[in-house]
Amino acid sequence: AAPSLCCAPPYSTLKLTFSPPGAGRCRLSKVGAARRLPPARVRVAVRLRPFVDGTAGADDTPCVRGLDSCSLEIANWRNHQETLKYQFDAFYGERSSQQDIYSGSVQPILRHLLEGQNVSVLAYGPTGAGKTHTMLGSPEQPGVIPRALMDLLQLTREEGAEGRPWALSVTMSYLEIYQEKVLDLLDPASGDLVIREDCRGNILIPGLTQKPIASFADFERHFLPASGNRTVGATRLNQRSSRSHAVLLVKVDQRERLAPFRQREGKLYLIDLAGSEDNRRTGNKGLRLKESGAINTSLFVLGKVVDALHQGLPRVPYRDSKLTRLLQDSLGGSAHSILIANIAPERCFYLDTLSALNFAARSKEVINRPFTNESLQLHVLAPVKLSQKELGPSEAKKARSPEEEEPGNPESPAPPASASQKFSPLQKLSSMDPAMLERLLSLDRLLGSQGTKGTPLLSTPKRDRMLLMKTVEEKDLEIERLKMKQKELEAKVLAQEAVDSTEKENCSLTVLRPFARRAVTVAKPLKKAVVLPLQLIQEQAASPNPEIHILKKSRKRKLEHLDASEPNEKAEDCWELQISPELLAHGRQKILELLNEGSARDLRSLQRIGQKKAQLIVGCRELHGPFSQVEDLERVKVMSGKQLESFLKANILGLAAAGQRWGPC
Ligand SMILES: Nc1ncnc2c1ncn2[C@@H]1O[C@H](COP(=O)(O)OP(=O)(O)OP(=O)(O)O)[C@@H](O)[C@H]1O
Repeated sequence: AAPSLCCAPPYSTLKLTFSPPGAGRCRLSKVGAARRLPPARVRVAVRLRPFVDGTAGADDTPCVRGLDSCSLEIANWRNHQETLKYQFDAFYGERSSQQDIYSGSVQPILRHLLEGQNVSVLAYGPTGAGKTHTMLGSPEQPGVIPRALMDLLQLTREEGAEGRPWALSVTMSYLEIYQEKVLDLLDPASGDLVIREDCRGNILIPGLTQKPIASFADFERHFLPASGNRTVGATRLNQRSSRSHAVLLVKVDQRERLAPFRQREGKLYLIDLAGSEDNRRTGNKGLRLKESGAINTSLFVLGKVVDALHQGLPRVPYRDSKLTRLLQDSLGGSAHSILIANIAPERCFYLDTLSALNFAARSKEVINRPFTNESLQLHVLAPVKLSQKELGPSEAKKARSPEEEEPGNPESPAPPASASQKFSPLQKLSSMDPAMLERLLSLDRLLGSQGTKGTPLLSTPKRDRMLLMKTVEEKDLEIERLKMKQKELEAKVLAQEAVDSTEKENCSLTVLRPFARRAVTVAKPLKKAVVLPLQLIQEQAASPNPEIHILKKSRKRKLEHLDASEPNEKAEDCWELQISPELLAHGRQKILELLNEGSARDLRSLQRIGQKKAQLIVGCRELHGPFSQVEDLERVKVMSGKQLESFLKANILGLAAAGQRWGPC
């Protein structure tokens, strides 16, 4: 029989300090909207493990020493007369208990889950430093995972009780990242799973098993056997060393029982990272060495991600490893995160300890942007009654109004989407909202378990489905790429045609007219800054409106020989960029206004500004206050001087070309 995770008494005394029901609930937001909250720094706690059996030499003294509840010092290997001091959000010494860590650093942020926000707890540190002990613990000393689950389940029972405004349900998923493969620990037969990102930047793993849990006993029933599936092995430094990163994902779903029937989802990630390993000391060979390589590589990328966030670099290499892709939410993302850096006291761990402390110190500077993940139930917005025949008996039961649903029943599946989103077996899975896809897959599983035949596509074996999805995803990317290329080529051809015909016909407007007509139809719904096709710009240059002189035809002298005695000069017609100074100033002013007042979404309407740059700009603005001039973008390293130049060119041209819509300065 699987051992129990915890003994009951310590839990009965645990109590969370959640806000009263209803307090902190946010106002109604539009469907799928996410309410932004103030930035939250990643919190960092350091835990020093005691000497464990056999690790202490006779005269071994710890190489690290706690100074107070937040700081510690470690010997400086460069100068033995000195020590290096570090300050964190919390420091837990050798004598600290599991309860100290949990109540001091984890329990306080759990409350955000019921506000529809994400929470992440990560255990980091060298191999054998106590990460698994901190996260999982033992039946005598339960760690963060059992404590958090015990509290959370109790709280959701209370908050979701009959008569309360919200119905709550909790599900769990458990996975490991082993040698760059995402493996479902609740369904080990399913192969490597794909990590995806939805349109709101949420990280999802379609096909990952989700088990509803209503009690701690439910949790143990799924978690204990799944933990047995985790890859562990013996190394010289740890008899049961984790060979993978383990991620427990607990989702708290809330549905409002009365109108406007809002829904919220809070995700809790509890992550036990594999430890960095010095293979000279672990004595790893063969498979262990290969595992160690994968662990060290992903931790190296994790370090690069933290450095990029720390330095505010425009590119954060989340995609360079599965671990960082999954942690995108937790580091620099939308979660309230706490990193628990575990360190060991032995001198032989000195360099690992120093590197873990340096990593922890850099992580402290990472700013996350939590938001409330709230939406309206789709069938409430578009109440379309589907016939019994269309739905089938089990789905028809699920299509009842929210009041009719059994509250708090975790087995009760998600409501069906509106008729417009009804699933067709021919619909492309990749084009579907991943959250919806996830629901469909669980619905399919449910139908399967009831003996009902699912839709043909979803009934295919999971492995084939994942393969199919991968192929479809690749094809979609290819199509996107080709479409972009086609657009680029079309724009080039149009521009070239316009220039050619202009030269031929000496700028005759009769020739330009057909192009201009075409251009106007393309540029019809202009609201934002855009670069218009060249011919429209030329037409505007020829227009009598004095405000919009962008491209001007001039006779330019071109020196063919630099021989001063007999300069053979050749005059030729050239198009050159001439933006009136007022227009230039106006354009800059417009861009500056957008930089200072626009949301990340607004900023993305500017040329050369993608999602990451937009977020960076908003972040810089919040940190340093408003920009005084556009050039500040270079100063705060959002873009290089060269990038700034092309950014200005593209946007001022676009804004100028769309000038008629702004009206004169
Ligand atoms: N705070 C602590 N008090 C008592 N024992 C501890 C403590 N922390 C760790 N240990 C013990 O130290 C040993 C190694 O700990 P653990 O397996 O948690 O390390 P780890 O960091 O998860 O290692 P790996 O990365 O190799 O998996 C275990 O026997 C564990 O019980």
